[in-house]
Amino acid sequence: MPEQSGKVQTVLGLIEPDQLGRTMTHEHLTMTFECSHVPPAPGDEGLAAASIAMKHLHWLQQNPYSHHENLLLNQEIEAVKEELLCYRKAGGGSIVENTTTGITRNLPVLRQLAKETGVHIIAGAGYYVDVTHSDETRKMTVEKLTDIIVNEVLHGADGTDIRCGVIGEIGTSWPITESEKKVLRATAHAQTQLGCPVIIHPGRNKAAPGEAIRILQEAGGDISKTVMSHLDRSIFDPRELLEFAKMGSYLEYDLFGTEVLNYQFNLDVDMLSDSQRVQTLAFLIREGYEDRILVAHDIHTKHRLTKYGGHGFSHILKNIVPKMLSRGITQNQVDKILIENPKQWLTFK
Ligand SMILES: CC(=O)NCCS(=O)(=O)O
Repeated sequence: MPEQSGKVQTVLGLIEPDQLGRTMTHEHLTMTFECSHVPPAPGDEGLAAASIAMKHLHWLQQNPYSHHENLLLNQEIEAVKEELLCYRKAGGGSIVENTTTGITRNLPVLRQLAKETGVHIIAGAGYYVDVTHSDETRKMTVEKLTDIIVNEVLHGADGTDIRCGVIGEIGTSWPITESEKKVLRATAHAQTQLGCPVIIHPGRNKAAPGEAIRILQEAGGDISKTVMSHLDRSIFDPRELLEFAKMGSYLEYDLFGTEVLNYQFNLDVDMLSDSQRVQTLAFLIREGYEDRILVAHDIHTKHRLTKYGGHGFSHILKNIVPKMLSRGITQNQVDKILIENPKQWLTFK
């Protein structure tokens, strides 16, 4: 039985699950997102090239992926540190940092931030979406990928002794590519060996979450210990959502704070607003899924930091929790979503 059994693994070492406190299960503290750059609309080239400024803020909020500098969250370590101190003051305890290979994971920075702020940080093992896979990664067998992921959890990643406490976010596109399928199978095999938590980034299609779970399941993964991210831009029809929920993964609404007219990555999608996210949580609770819900902001660009007029890492604690309570979600249910469910997920078997 690995030493992690019954514990949570942070970048500073193992902790007791009760030490976690309120936990955002899907954030990024340092990463790059150039792989997802969207060319600006004709006529917007000037805005896309300008420095970030108040007078451009609305444009940036609506077109975050068309501004190159905005995609470099790794340049904001000091601002992120300030945000984490505010998060602690607002009652936050822990953050799962989902940056995996392909989007510039930086484990020494995560360790430094954990030391300087007192926030428990849990790092992610594995690989992001296919466009970020190296030729070397693409050629690897499932066995080799499994060994690498297991090593990142048991011994440390990226040449450091800093150990990851979850596998993911494991990136998938739509349709899921062959290289991504291998990584999903390796994830399931590593999870079987380690009894660890897993988190998946689905492709941008309503069929994507179900397909990723099926691949994991067929490879022996433990779906009850797996989180499906980004449901707030993936499945909108209530019946389809309940069909997906029956598959047994955690259901994560992790784009709180994102309010956009057009979802740049898929113009067919009408992204949920925060009010609609809260309504969806209330619906899932009524349907009996309160033990399966997780929430976060998935901050992955500069403009969502308070330094740039964004909502920051404390938005859920400061604004969404009161809204949840005002819409009939009980304090006990809020505590389940913020404390108990993350604890169950993050504790190694
Ligand atoms: C970093 C990351 O993968 N964020 C998700 C953005 S998306 O719009 O939900 O795909």
